[in-house]
Amino acid sequence: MKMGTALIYDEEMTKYKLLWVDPACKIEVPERLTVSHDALVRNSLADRCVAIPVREATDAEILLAHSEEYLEAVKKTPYMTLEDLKEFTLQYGDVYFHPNIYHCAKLAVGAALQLVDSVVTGKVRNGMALVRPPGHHSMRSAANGFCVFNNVAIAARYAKQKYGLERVLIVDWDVHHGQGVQYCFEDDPSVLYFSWHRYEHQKFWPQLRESDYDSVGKEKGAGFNINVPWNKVGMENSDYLSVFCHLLLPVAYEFCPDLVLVCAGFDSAIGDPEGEMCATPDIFAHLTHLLMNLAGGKLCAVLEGGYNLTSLPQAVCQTVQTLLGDPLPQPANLSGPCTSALESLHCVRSAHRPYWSCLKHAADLPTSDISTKRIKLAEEEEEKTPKEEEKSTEEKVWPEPPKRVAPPVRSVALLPKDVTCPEGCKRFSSSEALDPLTVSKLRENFLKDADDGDALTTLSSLISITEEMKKNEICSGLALVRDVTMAMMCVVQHAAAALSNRVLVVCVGNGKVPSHIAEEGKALVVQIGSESTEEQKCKYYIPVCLKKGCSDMSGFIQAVFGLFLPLGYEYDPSLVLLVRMPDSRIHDRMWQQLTALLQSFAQGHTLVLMQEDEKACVGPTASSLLGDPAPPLERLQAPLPQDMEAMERLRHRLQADWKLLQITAPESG
Ligand SMILES: CC(O)(O)NCCCCNCCCN
Ligand SMILES: [Zn+2]
Repeated sequence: MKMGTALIYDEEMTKYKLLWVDPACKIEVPERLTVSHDALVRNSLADRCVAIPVREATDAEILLAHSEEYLEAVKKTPYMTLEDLKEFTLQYGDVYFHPNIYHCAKLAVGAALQLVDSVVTGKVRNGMALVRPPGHHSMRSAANGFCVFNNVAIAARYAKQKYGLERVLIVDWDVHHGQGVQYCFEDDPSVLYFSWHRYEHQKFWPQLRESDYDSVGKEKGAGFNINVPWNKVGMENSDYLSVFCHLLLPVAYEFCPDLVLVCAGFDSAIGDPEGEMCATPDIFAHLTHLLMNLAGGKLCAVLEGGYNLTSLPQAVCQTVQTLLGDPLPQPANLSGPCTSALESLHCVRSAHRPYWSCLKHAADLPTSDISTKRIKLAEEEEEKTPKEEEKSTEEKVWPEPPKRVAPPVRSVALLPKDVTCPEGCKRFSSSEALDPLTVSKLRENFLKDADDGDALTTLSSLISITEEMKKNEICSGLALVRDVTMAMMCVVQHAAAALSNRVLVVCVGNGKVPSHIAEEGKALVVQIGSESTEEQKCKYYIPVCLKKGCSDMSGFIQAVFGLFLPLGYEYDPSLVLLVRMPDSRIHDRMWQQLTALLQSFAQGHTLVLMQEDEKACVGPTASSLLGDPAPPLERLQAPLPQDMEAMERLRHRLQADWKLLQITAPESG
């Protein structure tokens, strides 16, 4: 049954502020929380959430990540004079104290722990805590970077201790490196910490050598700390999605966490004075969605930074709306990752190659200093073609994120009469007859014998479904049909012609796919199976071959993240056709993951076609289409080398046409 999304907020956490002049801290204002919460209320998102009250963290909970000395020192701050507070603050960096900040810091930790309790016990599916002070910079015995207690680090330790969780993933999409989190878990293989951050070759705050990509974790924790340094500002949506698809997600699925915690800082969004990046607020809807099928959907987002009072609330709303299960916005202007981002991506993948089987085939980074020279070269290269003249001084402007309207019907099912319609789905019966022209075209183009009434009904129903998707009356649908290939042909033909849609067709399993439907680019067809079709591969027909076929989970997931998602984002279809070919031998869980992930595109307009004897798949498919998180895969073993090498060759061949497939900078010079 559909579980809710928790929202944890208390205005008490707005009741502290900077009491003296300090240019480094003036951006951390109470309004950050009020504008974010007000936006959730104004967009009718707050009242769709389950309001969970905050509480104060106990000493014991704070001591999960901090020393007694530090806690005792902070305990004294409520009674300090202004002068004492200033004096006390001097010992730390880029942070300020206030008589009420200790109280608020306890509430921020308590809010994170309340969120963990609600999600792990299943009271809600996922949730977000809007808190200040933030946490990811604070260390065992030091405040830092506006942070007093490390909210998310404490939450991770708390979750493991109280619920016996074995593996926790922390994704830190804040634009600053959460060094406090890194220090907490760098020797701990049960907590995988991922952070991207503005770095500029150590020139950007906090200017730490250990924030670079070669800090991979220590001792038993080697491999479980992933740093992605942004060595230039102006990173865009493509850069963020590339790092998710080609690094974070393959590793996260291999790690197979029991819980996902997000250090949800939105200073990585456009307009932020700290990040100076150019990613638009709607990208956080996609980042959230891409994490929502890990850990069975158990995702806790805790606010960190975010200082632009326009992009911050927009990004918070995009995140919460996705947690609520609403369709995703069409991703904005994906032009492919920049050279600097590709250099960073390549360096991180190489550094982590020894630790993750999904990266085994990451081309090795030359050990000598060529790498840094390569980076410098690549950046000089880039200088000549600046991303867009740096209007760093002028105000950044960006469009309001698009409205994300959930259609009245979430999912329809076209089923033989004897098959029960899954709960939550609406059985589709083609009420209005199709216009005679379409019917006659169907007859001549697709029907073997023109009098096959059933086939005609099925095909015309499929066409009606795609038309209702176009009008956003329904979001998604599934159909059991006698002949999936004919049904696929029919839908593609109609969608391309009548609806002028770009259709992404994902064929799972062997079987002849008439590639001519891909010829003119109105459809992008990707097929994954066990046979390497020597089929002439045009730009729009991409066969992926797995030696062991679709039953090979780790090979399959590599294809999904390394190929299907980047291609899908770049192609930007308005309809996704997911076709389960006969005897595909794909595991149900893998199928559900794929069904869930493909809803990243086309605002969730996914039509699933299955053979009519696959009745058993109707339930699981429907639950994914209805927005239930796909059940977790088990821990993935290594993909087959020959499969990975084949995928690398395929990626290499295609990346000229499909920029989001790139994982290394174009050979510079
Ligand atoms: C939570 C967080 O990661 O957003 N804290 C960021 C701290 C930034 C400190 N430097 C400010 C310098 C002024 N330009
Ligand atoms: Zn930050």
